[in-house]
Amino acid sequence: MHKVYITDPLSDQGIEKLLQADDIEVIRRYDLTPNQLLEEIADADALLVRSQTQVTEQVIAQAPRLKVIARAGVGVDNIDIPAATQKGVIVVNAPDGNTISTAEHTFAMLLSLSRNIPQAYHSILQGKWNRKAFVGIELKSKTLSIIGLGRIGAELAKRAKAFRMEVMAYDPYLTKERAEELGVKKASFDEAIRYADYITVHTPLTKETKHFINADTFQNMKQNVRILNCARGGIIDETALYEAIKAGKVAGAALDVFEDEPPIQNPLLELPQVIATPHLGASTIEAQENVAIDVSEEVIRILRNQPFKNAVNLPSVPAELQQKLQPYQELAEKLGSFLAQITPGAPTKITFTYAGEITALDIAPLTRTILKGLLSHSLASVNDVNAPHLAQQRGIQLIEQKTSHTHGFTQIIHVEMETSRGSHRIAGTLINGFGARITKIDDYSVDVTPRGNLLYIRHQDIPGAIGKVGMFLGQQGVNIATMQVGRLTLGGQAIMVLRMDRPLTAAILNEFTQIPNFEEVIEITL
Ligand SMILES: NC(=O)c1ccc[n+]([C@@H]2O[C@H](COP(=O)([O-])OP(=O)(O)OC[C@H]3O[C@@H](n4cnc5c(N)ncnc54)[C@H](O)[C@@H]3O)[C@@H](O)[C@H]2O)c1
Ligand SMILES: O=C(O)[C@H](O)COP(=O)(O)O
Repeated sequence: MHKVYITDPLSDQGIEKLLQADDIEVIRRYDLTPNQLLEEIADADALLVRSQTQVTEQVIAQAPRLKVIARAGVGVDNIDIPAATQKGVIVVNAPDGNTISTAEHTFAMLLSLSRNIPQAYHSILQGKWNRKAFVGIELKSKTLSIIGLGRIGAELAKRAKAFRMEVMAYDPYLTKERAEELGVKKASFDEAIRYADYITVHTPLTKETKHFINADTFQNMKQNVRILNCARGGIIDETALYEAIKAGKVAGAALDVFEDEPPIQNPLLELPQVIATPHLGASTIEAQENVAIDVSEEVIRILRNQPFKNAVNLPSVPAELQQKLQPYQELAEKLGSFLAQITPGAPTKITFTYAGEITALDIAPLTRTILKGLLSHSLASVNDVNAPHLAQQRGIQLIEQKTSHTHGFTQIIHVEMETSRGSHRIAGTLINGFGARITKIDDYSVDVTPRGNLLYIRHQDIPGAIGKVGMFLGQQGVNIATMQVGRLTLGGQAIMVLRMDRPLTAAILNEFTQIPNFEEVIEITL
C-alpha cells in the first residue's frame, strides 16, 4: 500500500482518484510545524503540497521511501529540487490548471488598483462618502508592460487587449511570431520599464529574477507608474518599492505575493497606495480542482511505475517518443548493469554510442536508463532522475554519440566504460520477434539474452575448457540453459557466457575461480 501525504489543503473533488485507488492510502495533515512535518512523513511514498509546505532537504532526507513530491500548482520554489534530484525523488507540478484563475486575479487587481476599489470599500464601511478621494484612471490607451509572457502573462495580455490597453512584453524566450499572435509589442527590459503606465511581473522566482525590479529599475520608470506582483514575492524588491511609493514615483501597487508569507509587520501594507491579497491567484474552485486532478493522476502513475508528464527535475519525454523508446528501455538498463558487473574500479568516463534506426530518436532518455543500470551496482537508490546528477557529482565524464556503423544490425547500442582499473565495452540490439540481445562484449561477438543468472568466464582457448565448466556445474547440480563462446584467435583469449537455471552460492563460485585457466569468473544477475 502506497502512503500519500497531503500537507496543504487540496480540493476534495480533485483528489477523488487518489481516494478511490485500492493501492493508495491518503493521509491528510494540514498546518504542521516544520518539526511535526519531519515526524509525520517518515513512511511517505508521495507528498502532495501547495505553496505553504516547505519541502526542505531535511524533509526529503527524513522520508526514505519518498518517490514523488507533487506540487498542486506552478511554483516549486518551496521545494528543494536539487536535494530531491540527488535522492532520486521525482518532483512534478501542475503547470496549466491555475493559469486562467491567476490571470483573472491579476486583472481584478489591475482594475482595483486603477479605481481604488479596496480603499473606497474600506472608507464606505467607516460611514464615509468621500467621492473625491478615490478618483481613478482608465485602462484604455494605457501601456501595460508584462515581464514574463508565459502562460499567465499571455492570458493577461489577451484580457488587457480587450480593455484596449497597449501591451508590451519583455521575455527573453518570446519570439516575434508569438508577440504578433498575441498583439503585444516585444520589448527590451529597459523599454518595458521605461514606457509603462503599469508593470506586472509573471516570471518564476529565480536567481536571475530575484529583485528584478529594484531601486535602479524604479528610477527608470514613468512618474505615477503602477506595479503589480501576482507571481512571486522577491521578484520586486519590497524595500525599493516602499521607497518609490513614499517618494511619489509609484502611484500604487497591487500585491498578491510577498517575500515573507504571511507578511508580518510589512511596511508596504501600511501604505494607502498598496492593495493586497493573501496569495489568492490560484484560489478558485476551478483552479484548485484542476491542479489537484493533475497531480493526483501524476502521483498514481508514478507510484504504479507508469509514464508521467510534468516532472520538474527530469526532461519531459513526449508520449510518442516514450512509446518508441519503450522497447529499448530493458535492453538499455541490462547493458548498463552487465557492463558494471564485469568492470571493476571507479568509473571515470562512459561513452554511449547509438547506431541505426534508433538515431532518428532523441536518445537522451535511454542514456539515463543505461547510466541507471551502470550506477545501481555501486550506489544506492539510483533512478532515471538522479543518475546523471550522481555521475556528475563523481566527476564521471559522459559522452553520448550517434554513428552510422550498425555492423549489420538494424540498430546497435554500444557502451564503453573506463574505470580506474581498465575498461570494458558492451553492445546490444533488439531483434524483431526475439527481443533484446547482447551482441558484443569487448571484441567478442556473442548472442546472449540479457536476463536471469549469467556466468561470465574469461579464459584461454584450450581444448576441454567448455567440458570443464559443464562438468563442474553439473557436479554442483546447476543446470546450464544456454552457453555462448566468443574468441578472437584460435588458442588465444576467449570468453564464455552461460545462462543458468539458478544462481550460484558464494562457495560454488569461489571453488569455480580456483579452476586453472579460468582467469575471471563473474556471476552476473540481470
Ligand atoms: N499568485 C499565485 O497564486 C500564482 C498562481 C500561479 C502561478 N504563480 C506564479 O506565476 C509565475 C508565472 O507562472 P506561469 O504559469 O505563467 O509560468 P510560465 O513558465 O508559463 O511563464 C513564465 C515566463 O517567464 C519567462 N521568464 C523566465 N525568466 C525570465 C526573465 N529573466 N525575464 C523575463 N521573463 C522570464 C519565461 O520565459 C516564461 O515565458 C510563476 O512565478 C508562478 O509561480 C502565482
Ligand atoms: O505557483 C502557484 O501555483 C501559485 O503560487 C499558487 O500557490 P497556492 O497553490 O499555494 O495557491
